[in-house]
Amino acid sequence: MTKNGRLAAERIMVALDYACEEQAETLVKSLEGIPCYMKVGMQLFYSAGSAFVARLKDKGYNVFLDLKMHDIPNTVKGGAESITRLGVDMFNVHAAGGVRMMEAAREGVDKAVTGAGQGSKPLLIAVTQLTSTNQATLNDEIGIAGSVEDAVIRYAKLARLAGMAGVVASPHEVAGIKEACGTGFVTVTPGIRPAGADIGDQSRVMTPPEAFAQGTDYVVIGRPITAAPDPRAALEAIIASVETGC
Ligand SMILES: O=C(O)c1cc(=O)[nH]c(=O)n1[C@@H]1O[C@H](COP(=O)(O)O)[C@@H](O)[C@H]1O
Repeated sequence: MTKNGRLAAERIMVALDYACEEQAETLVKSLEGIPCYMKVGMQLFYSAGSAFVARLKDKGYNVFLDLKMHDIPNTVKGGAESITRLGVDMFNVHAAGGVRMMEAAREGVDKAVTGAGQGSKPLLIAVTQLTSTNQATLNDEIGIAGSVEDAVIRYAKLARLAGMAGVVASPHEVAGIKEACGTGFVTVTPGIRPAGADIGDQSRVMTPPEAFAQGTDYVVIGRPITAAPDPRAALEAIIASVETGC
């Protein structure tokens, strides 16, 4: 159990970043029986499409569709409506698209759920600053002044204002987000690396137990599981580390 009493596995989102559905199916099969959340990102969705999402739902998984929409409000509204009709449990937009764009995403969700047949609303969340972004990139390339944490919290406040259920950020910013936006504002945190694991292209990283100790609601973990020689053993070790807190 994690701090708020929910099973650790249910709060771990496995990033199925694969080139094709066969590879993703093999991974899903190897994790059978573990009630983790499944995250489908752009690489898999653009190749396998909505049929793969439907199969995950048929198997009973919670699904986070990570397509990070960032476009004009009308286009995002339409995209959100279509995504909601897929029956996913969570999806995201970029907070950098602004309040009006995020509100439009919400309108798209509402339109889909008030239409024929669709049941529950997906959690709509906004990406703040990508966990691959470091201080120098933020200031010198992207051109946003100030600390990464300030930039993340500014986006989180905009997301809350726009009626988002929460944000994607690194675990380093979770405490500040919860303080600024309330404990019920959901945090989804990638940039997770078990101790000693290769950081790769991530910048703002923490171990799974450290991330949960910060009060995060969900962690997103890809390569430490998918690139492991035995992905099931890797996920089980992560779950055990969260349950024991070390
Ligand atoms: O929205 C996301 O899921 C996301 C946001 C972010 O800021 N950073 C980030 O890494 N992600 C996703 O989280 C996953 C992290 O994968 P690994 O670095 O392999 O653990 C990838 O699927 C990313 O697309």
